[in-house]
Amino acid sequence: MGRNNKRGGRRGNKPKDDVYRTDLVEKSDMHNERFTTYYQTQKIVPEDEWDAFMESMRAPLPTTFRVAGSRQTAQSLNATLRDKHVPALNNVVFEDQSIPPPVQIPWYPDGLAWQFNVPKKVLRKQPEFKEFHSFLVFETEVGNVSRQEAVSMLPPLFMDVEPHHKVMDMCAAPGSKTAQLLEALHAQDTLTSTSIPSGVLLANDSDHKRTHLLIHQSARLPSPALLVTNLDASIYPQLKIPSPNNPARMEPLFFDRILCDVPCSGDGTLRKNLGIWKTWQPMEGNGLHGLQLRILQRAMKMLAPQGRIVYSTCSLNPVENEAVVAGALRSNPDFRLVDVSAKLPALRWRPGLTAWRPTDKSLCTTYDTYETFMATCTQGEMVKAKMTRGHWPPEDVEALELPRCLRIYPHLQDTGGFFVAVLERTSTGTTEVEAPREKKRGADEPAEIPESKKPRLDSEGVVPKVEDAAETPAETDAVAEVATKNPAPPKAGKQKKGEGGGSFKENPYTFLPPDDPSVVSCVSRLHLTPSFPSSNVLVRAPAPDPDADPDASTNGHRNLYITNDLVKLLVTHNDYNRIRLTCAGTKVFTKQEAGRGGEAQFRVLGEALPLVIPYTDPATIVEGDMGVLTVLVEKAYPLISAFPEGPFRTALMERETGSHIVRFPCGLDGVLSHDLLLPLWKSPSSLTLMIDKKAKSALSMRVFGKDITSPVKEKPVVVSADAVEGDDLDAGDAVVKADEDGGNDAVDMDAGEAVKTDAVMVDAE
Ligand SMILES: C[S@@+](CC[C@H](N)C(=O)[O-])C[C@H]1O[C@@H](n2cnc3c(N)ncnc32)[C@H](O)[C@@H]1O
Repeated sequence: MGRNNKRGGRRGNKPKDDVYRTDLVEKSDMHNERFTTYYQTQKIVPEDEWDAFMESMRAPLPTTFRVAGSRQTAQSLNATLRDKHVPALNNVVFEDQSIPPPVQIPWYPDGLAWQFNVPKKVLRKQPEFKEFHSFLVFETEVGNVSRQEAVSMLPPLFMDVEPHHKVMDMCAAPGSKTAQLLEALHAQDTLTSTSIPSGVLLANDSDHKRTHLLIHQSARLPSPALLVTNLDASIYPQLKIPSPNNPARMEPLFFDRILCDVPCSGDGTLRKNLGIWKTWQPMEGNGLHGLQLRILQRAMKMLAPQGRIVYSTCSLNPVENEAVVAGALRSNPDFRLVDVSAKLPALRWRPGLTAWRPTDKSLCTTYDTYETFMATCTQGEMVKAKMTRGHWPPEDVEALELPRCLRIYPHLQDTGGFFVAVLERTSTGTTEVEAPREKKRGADEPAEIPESKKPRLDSEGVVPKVEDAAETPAETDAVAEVATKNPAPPKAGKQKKGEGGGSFKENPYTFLPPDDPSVVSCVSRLHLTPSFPSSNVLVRAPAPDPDADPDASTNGHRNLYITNDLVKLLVTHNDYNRIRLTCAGTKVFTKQEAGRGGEAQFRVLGEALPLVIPYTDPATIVEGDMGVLTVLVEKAYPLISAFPEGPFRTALMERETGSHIVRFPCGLDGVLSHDLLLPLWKSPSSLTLMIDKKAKSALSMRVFGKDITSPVKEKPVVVSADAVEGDDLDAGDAVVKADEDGGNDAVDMDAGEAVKTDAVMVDAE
């Protein structure tokens, strides 16, 4: 993915669909003397490959996408793509030119990633490609397809995440890799055998606005195992959890897997960020080296024995890549680079460099050694160049096995440029490590080389001694204790700094007791089984303060969230005054106003259905057939009497009003490749399929081959229970407006608009 936009980012306001940017920048403008000189000096590719490398850098980047979601739903959508859409795109000719069909990215597991390189006008005008394009747009909107650069899909593949892992994504926004990691975490958990993984994914980013993008992205796979935080990763404090053997004792949490997809200069994205051609210069990489190293070193301190870190950038610059890895390895001798050459056999890459020559802005000289640089430059030049000894290859470079790093170049497999290094902790012991002290700057502010790491000059302009960042890791800085020794649940009332439960104007995270009336009501009305984790239900509201109001109760909450056990422990046993906690777990139930005179009741959010199904009494799930599905998809608020006579209609007539679930079995009419479960809302005389219009259309396209949903935007109205039977209403008697109780997550939607198709396609058990 791209760089930190705070540091230049993707320049300009690029139009959303700006894939074919050759329309915007002439090939003749795709030159930068500094780029050529610098990278030829570094010998990043053999001399005889240089022309091919540069030619590819100037060619348009193919569009790439990944079929997302749970394993079974992804496989089934991929089969539709492979067996229906792609064959229709073979032998297409447009304006006398043969247009190649999409092809599978050879190295992506199970053939779930695709690429195509087709001009926009073909997508707009050529009938078969037009249909394929609208299929992709539909499926992307509902979250089944994720448009993602091919190389950006790589780091999560090297993480080997399992459902019980504690995983951290240190620089996570906007979240395409977080989404991949979540999918891996939600692969069937063999330990718990439930829909809820026992591990955790802590996704962090220093940019608060971008964490909300991240929450929005990850809403495609709602997860009780997700935590999102907002802090400078280089000073991330050690989180704590109660010891499993002695819950009264706190112990540090170490992660099994950490992704450091760090902010970088981003010149590997030149094929799509054409502005970089004009502005590229090596200083950006020089300036980022320190922050990148501190983030990686912090990750090393938070990693469990035998754990794994993936360090990645979309930069080609060895100063941001091998130099960072070398510095980190030298400061942590119990780490080594992992040989991952056999992991993705079809991936083509070049080994990491063992020699490179940093340069300053003038580019007149690259410097062999740090000493030459110091001897050559004036004091001013030295300060501006932002270089430390750690920018150069260390003396023991050979011992570090840097060729185990992966360099991905555009001419190898028609991708962007990328760098990946996989590091493993070899030692068995860990010591608790305290977080470096926070610098006096906003967490959002891009970090500079800390004063202590900058060259210090004496009065004569000579550098007497320069601290080597690699030898003085940030972790040795003074301590800032973060986790609470005696954890207390978040308190009620307005949060003040120091009170626990979150400052930063985030609504607090308050876990409800299992006998809370809201939880009890959910369990009984939604027929949840005793195994439902009632003690992990939280609300985004202050806990009642019995001192202030002895009768206070938490009854009356509108939205209920659930977490898994580990997320609950992390939320309740750590202090979120320094770390901004922006999301914990996922919203599962929302209160739905009933029709006139009816009582408001909880319903399961459609996207949360896969989580709730394993805890739902199977006898309460109604079976449907193709006739039922047709009515539900075609009409917005069909009367119950509009359904074909049969078991479904009889069952629904007998049911109480409120939330219900319908199952369409795998194999139904030869159409469904796995069970389809959908949320329903029953009003006195009509039913509503609680999925949004786009998700409904995508479902319709898949099941019926066309969009049969009603084109009219129907407005929900309230009608009395004695509405005339036998007539369809223009707008039914469902009231589809859910209130919010202050949950401030970015993906809150009105009831009836919240279901993504991936969430409703539930794997058959
Ligand atoms: C390359 S992008 C990450 C892309 C992301 N992993 C993805 O796949 O969608 C780098 C991210 O680092 C964040 N960032 C910059 N400085 C940071 C820091 N000190 N700590 C944590 N995140 C930081 C930026 O806000 C940016 O979102």
